[in-house]
Amino acid sequence: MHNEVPVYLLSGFLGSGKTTLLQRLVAHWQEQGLKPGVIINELGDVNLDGLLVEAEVPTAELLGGCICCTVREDLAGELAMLVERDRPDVVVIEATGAANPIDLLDSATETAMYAGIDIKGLITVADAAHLLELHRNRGGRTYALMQDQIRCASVVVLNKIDRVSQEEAGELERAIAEWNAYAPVVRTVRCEADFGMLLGTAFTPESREAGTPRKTSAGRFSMLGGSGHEHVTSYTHRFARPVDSERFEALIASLPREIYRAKGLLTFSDTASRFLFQYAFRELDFIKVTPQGQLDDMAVFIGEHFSSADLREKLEELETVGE
Ligand SMILES: Nc1nc2c(ncn2[C@@H]2O[C@H](COP(=O)(O)OP(=O)(O)OP(=O)(O)O)[C@@H](O)[C@H]2O)c(=O)[nH]1
Repeated sequence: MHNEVPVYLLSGFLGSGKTTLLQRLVAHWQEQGLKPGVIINELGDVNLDGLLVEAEVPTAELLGGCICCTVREDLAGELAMLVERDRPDVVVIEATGAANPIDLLDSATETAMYAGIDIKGLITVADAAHLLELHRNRGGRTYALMQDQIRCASVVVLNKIDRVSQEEAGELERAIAEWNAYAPVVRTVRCEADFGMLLGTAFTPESREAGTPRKTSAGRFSMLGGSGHEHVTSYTHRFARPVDSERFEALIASLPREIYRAKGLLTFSDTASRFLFQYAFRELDFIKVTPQGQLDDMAVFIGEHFSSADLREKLEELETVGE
């Protein structure tokens, strides 16, 4: 008998911890002897998150656009193909952080009609520190998008709890309960959680209902139905030569607030290995990587209305130092 393949959707704002969770989920299923399949959607045209998933895990990539608009049909096709070709026991789809979860759910549900899959849940990851700052300032489209992502969730992972106090975490949980009364909230550091519980929170009619627009306590209507991320822009830079690591760190530290997410693959002139760098809400991380195949040094910067010309100039300056 051909059973339906369970599918989990991962949403959450840029840099909240989706890839971190995806890696943990893959490891969890592998420990149980299951074969997971992965679909990764990135705004840029290089799949950096894919570098963090083991080579033997069947992976499909949707690059250069966001699931909820430009690559919507591709998602249905990729998902159907992954299920048919690799016969995974379970699939997880990581959306870009700018995705509108309603559209994501829509297109996955469409696929479910013909591809033998069963949408089990939508897990939304939230960066506690970032959400707290936006919640206290009560405004902005990023805040509205985060609220939408939480409203649609069947479970909310309140991640980076190490960056807020107990009281602040409580304040966030109360806000989340107002936006979505049905989804359990799981506090995590680096998305470490009881995955039995997390994955057990399948959709119920109530939790789907919670995804429909309703008035928020702030008296505003959410922007569900719109393409929620028109304001998000990105700039991709390809490096012509290795750059100095300290100067690169200094450049990242001086980024304007409008740039809230950056990641890339770099060779430094003063170190031996190549690095994947991650910058999310003012924190910078480096991970040593050995990419398979030919991948050039590049960095993608994501934010709202920032000047890519200024940024390009600064990055090019880095490349000329020492010439
Ligand atoms: N301090 C702290 N950092 C974390 C935690 N979880 C993840 N990070 C870091 O946050 C950064 C972003 O994590 P990712 O898992 O790549 O986030 P993402 O949501 O996949 O990002 P996008 O692909 O841009 O949407 C990385 O540098 C992580 O190491 C946490 O609990 N605490």
